[in-house]
Amino acid sequence: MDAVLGLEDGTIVKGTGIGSEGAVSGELVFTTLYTGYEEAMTDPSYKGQILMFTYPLIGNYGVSGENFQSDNIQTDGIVVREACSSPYHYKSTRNYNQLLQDEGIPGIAGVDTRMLTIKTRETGAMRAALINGSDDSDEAVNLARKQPYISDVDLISKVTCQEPYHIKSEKSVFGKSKHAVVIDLGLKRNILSSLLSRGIDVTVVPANTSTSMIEAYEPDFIFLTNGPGDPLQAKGAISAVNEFAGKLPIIGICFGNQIISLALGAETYKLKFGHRGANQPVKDLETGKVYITSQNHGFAVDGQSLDTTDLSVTQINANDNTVEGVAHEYLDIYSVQYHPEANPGPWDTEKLFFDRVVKTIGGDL
Ligand SMILES: NC(=O)CC[C@H](N)C(=O)O
Repeated sequence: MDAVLGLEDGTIVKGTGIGSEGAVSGELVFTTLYTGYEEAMTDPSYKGQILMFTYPLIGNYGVSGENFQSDNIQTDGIVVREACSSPYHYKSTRNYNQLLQDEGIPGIAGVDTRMLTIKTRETGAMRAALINGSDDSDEAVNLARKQPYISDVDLISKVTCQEPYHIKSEKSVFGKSKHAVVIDLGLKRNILSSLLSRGIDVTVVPANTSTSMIEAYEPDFIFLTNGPGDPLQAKGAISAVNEFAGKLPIIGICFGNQIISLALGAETYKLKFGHRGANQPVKDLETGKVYITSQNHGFAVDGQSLDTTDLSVTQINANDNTVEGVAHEYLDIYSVQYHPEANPGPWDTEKLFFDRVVKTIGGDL
């Protein structure tokens, strides 16, 4: 089947359609992951985006469903060089194309992803439209240009849970049980697994839960998850941080890092094309150690704007020196921009980050 991808600058790429028929539009972003496509595509932080894989063969170990980070594929569309149709893995139950079809996600294959990646790096991430089942390039470019900018869209309401839910940890690490209220801005499952495996019970609440409701759960700390779009859209979570700063520890990952920074007076900005992949080097400023991290973000905290706040930079990206972590000078408030929960990507920082959470709330390791 014919498929076409159009970008807002007029670029047109034709290819072979994969997945479901239809038209989608969103911001075209690229990830450099070699593996972990199942985890990446089900990460709700990708809502509003068309995800392009720079690695030329995607789907070669099939799809097991075991690695989903949420219930469904969250990316609006998919761009690949080659989608493997005969995967091999003992856990695989379907191939990549079937996954996209089952989930109603259009994709395009046979694309020169190198050219599109270079263009994205030079121009910055662009609005794009993908039509599977047509080669109408004018229509694709028009749709791309009609698409709102990602900063102008409320994506959180599309991915946050509808109702609060509670999960009790099966592990007993603390003398008495410890409890996190996790503000769900589009959480990845592995964040919950990392907390639960350390004896921490979780109550996951929708993004706009009032601070009095959160208080009523009597949490030991507040946790802010990853999530899609511009952190300035996360008004409810920003006011929750303001409310609880000084009362409870506040810990965050990725979107959470940006929200904590905004709430405490810093600024965020849009990166030209973002950091997405499983081998982003992060340098810890205290120890000088460099960790290889999993990342997926298009916005960043403005390091200079932290000067006027009580937060300071704890870690930076070794590629471009952008802020990768912040901590409060005297309160238990800290966060990282990368994904210590991994899935996809390396586990190098999982223990480091989540063991620190345990210590923060008085646990013994
Ligand atoms: N993974 C995330 O939490 C991403 C945060 C934010 N949406 C960004 O793009 O920067």
